[in-house]
Amino acid sequence: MAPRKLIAGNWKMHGRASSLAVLETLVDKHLDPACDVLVCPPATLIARLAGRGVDIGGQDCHWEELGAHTGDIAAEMLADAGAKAVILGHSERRADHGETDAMVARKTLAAWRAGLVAVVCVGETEAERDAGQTLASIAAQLAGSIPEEATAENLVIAYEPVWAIGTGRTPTLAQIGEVHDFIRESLETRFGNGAARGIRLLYGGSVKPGNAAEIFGVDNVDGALVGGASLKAEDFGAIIAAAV
Ligand SMILES: O=C(CO)COP(=O)(O)O
Repeated sequence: MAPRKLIAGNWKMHGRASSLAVLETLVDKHLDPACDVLVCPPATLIARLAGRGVDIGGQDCHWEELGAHTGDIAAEMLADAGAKAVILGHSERRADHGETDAMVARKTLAAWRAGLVAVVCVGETEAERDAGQTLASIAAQLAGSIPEEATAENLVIAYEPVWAIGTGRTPTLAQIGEVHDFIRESLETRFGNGAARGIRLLYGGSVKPGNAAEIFGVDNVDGALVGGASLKAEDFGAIIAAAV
């Protein structure tokens, strides 16, 4: 049986003024019992938005529980603020902050230590796709970023082609399917069928109300990680509706 769909919103560094209104509209009008929803605002908004009817997540954490790490935030701190999950290894973190697969693996262990679901992001660059290296790149990121203790409950994987993020460009449905099938097979080889079948595989990169339904129709796509379109309750709600 396919896992329950999960629609996750990554607000990135947005949402200061509008955050509460967007969340309230989302909760009042757009949730559906058939679909899990997660909203990941900037860390400063987690406490304000948690406990209002939809799960809240962070966008990054440090791997240590405490210490001399100026500007960082521990997984336990996200949990204290009310987070249930955390996005890790987003390509913007990998690019802006030099995060490596090994660092993402340590952060993933930290998330689990704090009782959070880890939403681990992988995805090829445009140069890798043009060079025919897409699956090799995904394989390396999966091997390096995901610790052995992964289960269907503690891990979600988001496939986000770097070149599709914020660009309005998306892979073909066949290309999405190829990568999602590959991720599922890799997980089955590594973790056995039981865990691997339950780990949700989200597609991310220019998901909009207009393309969500066809993307959700692809095998092994268990939902979406949505950037820009998650900032408007109506658009995010339309994507949720497309999933159910
Ligand atoms: O990076 C993303 C989600 O994490 C995708 O962003 P967009 O939906 O804005 O392309």
